[in-house]
Amino acid sequence: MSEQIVDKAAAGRGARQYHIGIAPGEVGSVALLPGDPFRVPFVAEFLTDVTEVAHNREHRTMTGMYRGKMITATSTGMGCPSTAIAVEELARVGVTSMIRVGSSAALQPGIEPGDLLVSEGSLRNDGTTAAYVHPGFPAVPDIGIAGELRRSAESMRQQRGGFGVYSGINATDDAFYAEGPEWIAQLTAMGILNVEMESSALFVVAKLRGLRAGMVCACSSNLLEGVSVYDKKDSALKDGWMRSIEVALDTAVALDL
Ligand SMILES: O=P(O)(O)O[C@H]1O[C@H](CO)[C@@H](O)[C@H]1O
Ligand SMILES: O=c1cc[nH]c(=O)[nH]1
Repeated sequence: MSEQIVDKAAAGRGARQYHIGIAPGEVGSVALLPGDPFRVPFVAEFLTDVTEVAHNREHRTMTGMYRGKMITATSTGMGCPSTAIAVEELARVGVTSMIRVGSSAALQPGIEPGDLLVSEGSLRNDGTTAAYVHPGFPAVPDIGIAGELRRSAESMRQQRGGFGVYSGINATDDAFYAEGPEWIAQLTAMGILNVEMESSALFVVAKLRGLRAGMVCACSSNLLEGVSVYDKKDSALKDGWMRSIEVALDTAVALDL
């Protein structure tokens, strides 16, 4: 093979990363990953000593302290391609655990906007992970993180009430507007709990790189019951985002990630 072909696994190591704009040492060992850069400051609301480290393309990063632990928040953007890039580059600058705090549509009855959804694994309906692994390779979270996210969410529900907590297998889709009624019905019949667009890349790349990963989402809508909350002023979704962030932060502290 020509020696001029770039080896991307080796390129850029130890340097400021091309997409996320972060250099080694500028972040902590655990990162929360919302999709939307405008939700990174929501994580910062829980932190002290907040610094904005970088904002390049869809990847905005802030750090701060939560109960004695340094926490990083980096947005992935929408979909698996930019998520895989964020996970690869965050790993290169020293992050070893990542928790996605997203929004996701419910696919089973009774789940309402603002409820919390903890992932036990993702159905890989995306192209990015197909470029990394065999079609049968599972996209699964770290079992310890998934269990602690569930425990922490349940404890919050018991203390505060007003929202539900669910865990199960979610789908990860590439194409938001290709989620037609037939596909939604198929996913529901398979027992899939919810659908979003990033976790399969997070879980697969994390597994390949020796990282720990998990996901807790706020329900944004119920595709089975015609319930939709896409107006960001709606407080149910915002409340769900804030709960998911707090649950992820408590998990990071409990497991000393
Ligand atoms: O709110 P975030 O975390 O971006 O998550 C969901 O919202 C976007 C689609 O509206 C996709 O990124 C999907 O996964
Ligand atoms: O993939 C997704 C994510 C959120 N909401 C949806 O309707 N679909």
